[in-house]
Amino acid sequence: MLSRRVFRQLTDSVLLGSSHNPAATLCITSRCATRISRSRANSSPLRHSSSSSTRWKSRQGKDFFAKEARVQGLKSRAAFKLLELNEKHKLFKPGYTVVDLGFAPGSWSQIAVNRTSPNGRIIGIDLIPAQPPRGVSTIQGDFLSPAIQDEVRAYVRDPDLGRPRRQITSNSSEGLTEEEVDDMERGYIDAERHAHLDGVELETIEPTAEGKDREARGAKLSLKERDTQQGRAVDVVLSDMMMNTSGNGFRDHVGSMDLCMAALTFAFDTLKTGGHFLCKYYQGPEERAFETKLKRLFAKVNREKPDSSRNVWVAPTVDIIC
Ligand SMILES: C[S@@+](CC[C@H](N)C(=O)[O-])C[C@H]1O[C@@H](n2cnc3c(N)ncnc32)[C@H](O)[C@@H]1O
Repeated sequence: MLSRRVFRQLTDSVLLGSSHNPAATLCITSRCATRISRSRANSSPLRHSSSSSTRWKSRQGKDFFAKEARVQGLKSRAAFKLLELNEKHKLFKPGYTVVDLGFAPGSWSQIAVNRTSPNGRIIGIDLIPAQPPRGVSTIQGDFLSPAIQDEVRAYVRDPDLGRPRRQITSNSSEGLTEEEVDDMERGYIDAERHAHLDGVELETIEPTAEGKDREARGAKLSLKERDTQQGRAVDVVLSDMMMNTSGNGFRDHVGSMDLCMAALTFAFDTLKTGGHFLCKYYQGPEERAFETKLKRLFAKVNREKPDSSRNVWVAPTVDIIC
């Protein structure tokens, strides 16, 4: 059951779902803007940024998750949010293809690499140049740009790009085809789910000419074959894309919803049947419409607030316009 939180509540929250598609969707929302006194709003940008940087440093020093991230060699404390969500919703499996939108500095990608090994592939996209974690392929650019989206689509469509060289060493896989090994790696529960989904009518997916021809000849396409035909090669789309806050809460909210919509459109086009979508955004009035879209596209939608999310929102804040 979806637990709804009231807009302007002072905590973060998350949405989760799975669909007719049927994919699971997970949305993390970040509280966006609350009120600020005029005196702070009018203070010098330099003083403001220096005090917020001091606050950030002192918070990082005291923060358990930030310390733990350093100890474990993770790029940031954000890793623990994803670990927690993965623990609960089982987002990753060995061999999965993961697209990490807004990957920098790369802690979510680090978790994705770890949880999809062996033979997973992780593609990170970010506006800013960043050294990718080991095992991550990256594209630098603005994901709102159609050209960048096309580049990512073309990249993921080739199943061999960005994947470590396959080495089948297990005795139990001897004599099996690569496809059978894939199924084995995906695990028993997923195989069952696929078997269950085989009977499900996918109304949202238009068969290609080749698919129609095959169906006319009475040959039934498996879900895996349909996904491949339609260029659906991604198991998980993560979006932690967040632009720098402008100080205008409503504008930041709308901007983050635009990023989420771009991520959702990409996810809908490229996610395999049974894939997952996770996105984070600043809360605001447009999240309702977004949630409604998700519920149409996915069978399950959930909102969560990971324990490792900060309890205190410290970004610069302004009066809410709405
Ligand atoms: C909160 S950080 C992501 C942290 C990351 N998940 C991690 O675990 O290390 C948000 C990132 O989104 C990126 N971003 C914001 N807008 C973007 C856009 N239009 N296209 C690509 N990346 C974007 C930013 O450059 C920033 O690196």
